[in-house]
Amino acid sequence: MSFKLEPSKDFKKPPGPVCLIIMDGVGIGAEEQYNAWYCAKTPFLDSLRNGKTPKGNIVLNAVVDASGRSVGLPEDSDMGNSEVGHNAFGAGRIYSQGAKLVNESMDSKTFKTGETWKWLLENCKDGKEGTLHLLGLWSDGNVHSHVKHAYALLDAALEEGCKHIRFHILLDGRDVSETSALDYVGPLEKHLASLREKGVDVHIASGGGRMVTTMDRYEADWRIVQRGWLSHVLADTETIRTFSSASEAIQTFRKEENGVIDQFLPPFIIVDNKGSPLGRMKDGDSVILFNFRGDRAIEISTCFDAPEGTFHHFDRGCMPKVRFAGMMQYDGESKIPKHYIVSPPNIERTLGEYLVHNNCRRLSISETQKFGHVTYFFNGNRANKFNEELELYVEIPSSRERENTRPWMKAAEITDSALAAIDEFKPDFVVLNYANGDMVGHTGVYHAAVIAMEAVDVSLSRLVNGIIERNGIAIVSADHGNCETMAEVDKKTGKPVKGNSPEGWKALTSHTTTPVPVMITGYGIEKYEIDESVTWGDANRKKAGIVNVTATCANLLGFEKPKEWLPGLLKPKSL
Ligand SMILES: O=C(O)[C@H](O)COP(=O)(O)O
Ligand SMILES: [Mn+2]
Ligand SMILES: [Mn+2]
Repeated sequence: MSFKLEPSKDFKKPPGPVCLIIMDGVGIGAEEQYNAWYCAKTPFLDSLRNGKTPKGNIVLNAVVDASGRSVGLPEDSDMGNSEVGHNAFGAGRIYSQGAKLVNESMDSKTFKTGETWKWLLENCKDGKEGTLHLLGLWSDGNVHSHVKHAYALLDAALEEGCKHIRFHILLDGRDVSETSALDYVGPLEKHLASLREKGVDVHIASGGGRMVTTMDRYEADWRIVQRGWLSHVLADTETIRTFSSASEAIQTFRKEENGVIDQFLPPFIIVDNKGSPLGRMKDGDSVILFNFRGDRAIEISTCFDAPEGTFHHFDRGCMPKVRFAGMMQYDGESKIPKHYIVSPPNIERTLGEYLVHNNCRRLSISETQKFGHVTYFFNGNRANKFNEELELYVEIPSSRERENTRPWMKAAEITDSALAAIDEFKPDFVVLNYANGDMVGHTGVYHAAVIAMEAVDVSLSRLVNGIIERNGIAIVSADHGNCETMAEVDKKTGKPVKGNSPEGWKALTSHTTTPVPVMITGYGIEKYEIDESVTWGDANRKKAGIVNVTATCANLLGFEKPKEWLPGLLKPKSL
């Protein structure tokens, strides 16, 4: 199938670039005190929403879905996330995502017939001495993982006669309620105790809060992964604190650091009554990383897979010879990891790939925390460029400090570099991500989230005005909701649930199912209007989705959309 795009009959390419600006984690929520966008002073965004920039340029507005089935998740109650959101923006059509594919494989047990499962169990099944280690994010957030998948793997291992099993659990509080770790750990401890009574040697062996243990992304801070390695693999009790159970670790840390939330709980190792670790990995063991999402799984997978002499991020110490597999292959192009249990969605024919085949230049730019979102996720989970000459990928290093202490993050620097790169590199298309709404939203700190939105507003006004001055078009949107809902909300009353935040509510650190804006302004926009008949494919909801933005970008670049994509949001203005 050719990648040549037909010239559009209805749309004309502007002289300047077409820029997709993604405000990460900014939905259109209720007009309530817990909505950081609503309560922030954002005059520029307000003007966009009201249909005219402060300089009088027309803005076309739509509100679109960014969660549930509209982005390939199993249920409409599933909140959106960056992976599925940026996949949708990049691919122009809906793929069954990791969460759904793994559900299907676990429910039907088809994974048990695969080569990887057999290979992993060779040393562990039928009462053999090898231990099976299950490592991953211990919650039902369904963004990176789901506990039900780990339970399915446990059941399957028991059916095969595995006698030695260890859990290495990363505590969440970011995709689920901020202090809910015990809600997930308690039932696991109980279940494992009942299995031990039946003679299975099964324990939780290590763990830690996900933002300080194991789940780094885009090489923002390898020390996070090293802490995980010391806890789960080497069980280094000289550097990592020991406890007799995971719930004891969680309770102790909470007592010691008043107000600590789960994602930041320090790493821990579980030891027996003689102080010996229960789950140090050894030669002949097998390890499954049961997270299905790639960004925060790639580094730890590399630690297991990289041959000696090729790994330089930290000293892996006396590394045991284990068999390692991921729940999925997280990067199909670089083959990370080598072994995996469920095949990932094969996302192809993305906007990025079409652009290079049609001789369009592209700039992708963000700060470290979201850099892979506008490259790896946007390209359908492949990190490398399609074409060295036609693509420029710019990463502004993120601070390693917690985002609530610097809610402006790198928005200003991203804006400076984007405008400079537009002038120098002369891209036809730009995809840019402002991380603030999402990363600060995840901290649960409301007043910082308000400032985050104000920082985005200041940068947006500079960037969008800069794009208009350069005769380009700006499409301002978001990948999912987050900071518009900073409190847990009582579904019946619509009011915040009371809690310990300074505002008196229970902070919400996770994403939401809230719809997101699409605001389009710039060169020649007055010739177009929103096509209200466009949907992402669900006849009942009759709503468009972020997945319809891809064809919108292609149209504005002067192309007909490729057949396999869903339609764009715009049509020529009727006279
Ligand atoms: O990984 C994270 O930080 C959260 O689980 C999800 O956030 P993101 O989907 O916006 O990256
Ligand atoms: Mn996001
Ligand atoms: Mn997020």
